[in-house]
Formats: sequence, structure tokens, C-alpha cells
Amino acid sequence: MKRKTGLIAALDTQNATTAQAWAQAVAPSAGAVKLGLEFAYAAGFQAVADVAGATPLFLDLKLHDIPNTVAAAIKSLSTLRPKMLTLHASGGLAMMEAARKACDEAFPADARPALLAVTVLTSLDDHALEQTGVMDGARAQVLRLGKLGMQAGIDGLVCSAHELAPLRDTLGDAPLLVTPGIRPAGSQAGDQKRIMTPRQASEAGADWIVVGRPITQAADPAAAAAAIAAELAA
Ligand SMILES: O=C(O)c1cc(=O)[nH]c(=O)n1[C@@H]1O[C@H](COP(=O)(O)O)[C@@H](O)[C@H]1O
Repeated sequence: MKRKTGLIAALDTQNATTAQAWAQAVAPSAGAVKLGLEFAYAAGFQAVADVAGATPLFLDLKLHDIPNTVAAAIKSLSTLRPKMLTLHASGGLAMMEAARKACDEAFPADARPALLAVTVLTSLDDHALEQTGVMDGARAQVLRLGKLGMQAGIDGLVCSAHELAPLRDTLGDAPLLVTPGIRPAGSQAGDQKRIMTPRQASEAGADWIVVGRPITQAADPAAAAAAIAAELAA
């Protein structure tokens, strides 16, 4: 059965006015906006809260440090009330467990963000992984880290759409699976390596797709977001 797949718009800019304009443009089509390292470092966390406004916030900080530091960082950002929060699965089991515990302690039970573990960045292919010492390819590494994330009590995983089917086969329906590296037919891949179209990712089992430049760099971001949402709904 085809899943209902939502659109997360990645608003990657340093400029708060630009981010605000994009947030308004995508609001009718996107279930959440993603604000991350580029925007938070340039504009600060108050601007993150302001741009998200009432729209659910995917806070993409990709935390990766020792368990104590990651736990403390989560407590520091608890006033932001994100709907989703990222950390790197490669930080290890103890780091993910500490993050999970910090979320339970820092957020009210009804406002706890979904913790999403980034498995293998969609900008990496098997060759790039080999250069980091991972010799058996992206799929094997995503499955390995995905299982570790589930062991740590993480709510979901960030992966490419290419790993959705094996992850669903191994982990079942429960984890939220979020896929960046999405490119509507005919758009530029840029630095992304493991890509799929919105429709393909939805059919492969994504709960959410993350799309940035195909929306933000389009002549009409509102129309680009609406077209992707329509592709997901078709
Ligand atoms: O965690 C992420 O969101 C993420 C993980 C990943 O493996 N690949 C990836 O591209 N992302 C993010 O997803 C967005 C993709 O943007 P575009 O390539 O412009 O569509 C960027 O904001 C990335 O930081």
C-alpha cells in the first residue's frame, strides 16, 4: 500500500527575510519547514523560531559529539519546540541513548520532538564511503546504523530513498523514514548522489521527503512546492 508522504521544505539561506518569504511560499504545500546549520549559524535561534512560526519545525542540527555534550545541547534548545530533531547515528549507541533520555527530560511528553538519526548522508556514494573506511557500501551501512538507532530508542531515520525498501523489510512500519536527496524529474542533482524523484520515494515507503534547492532556487518556489505536493498526492 502506498504511504502518505509529506513534504518538508529545506529553507537553506543565511537571510531571515528570504527564509520568511520561502516559508510563506511553501506553507500551502509543506507539512514542515527545515531550518538547519546555515540559517541557525547566520541568523540565530530566535530567527529559527520566528521563521517557523506556527509551521512544524524540522530542526536539522545533525548533532554529533560525546553523549554528555549532545544531551546538554538538546536541553539548551528545548525552548524551540521542534517537531523533528536530527543527530548523526555514527555518533554511536550511547550518544543516541543520551539524546533520547535528554529529550524525555527536557520536553513535555506531548511536545517531545521526533529524534531522527542521520544514517549515511545522501551526498555520499559507495566510493566516498570507502574513503572513510566503510567497505561494504551505503546500503549495508544504512541498515547497520538504522538498527543501532532503533536499539537506542530513536524515532526515525534519515536515509536516501534507495534504502527505504531494505529498511522497511528489516525494521517494519514503525520508524519514521525521512529522505532528502530528492530531485523532481529534470532537476539538477548538484552535490547529491543517492537521489530519487518525489513519486519514487513515496512509492518506496518514505514518510517525509526533504526538498531544498529544487524549490528555493526555482523561479516560482510556491509553484515548485505545489508541484511536488501534487506529485506526492497523485
Ligand atoms: O539531515 C538532512 O536533512 C540531510 C541529510 C542527508 O543525508 N542529506 C541531505 O541533503 N540533508 C539535508 O537535506 C537538504 C537537501 O537540500 P537539497 O539538496 O537542496 O534538496 C539539505 O538541507 C541537507 O542539509
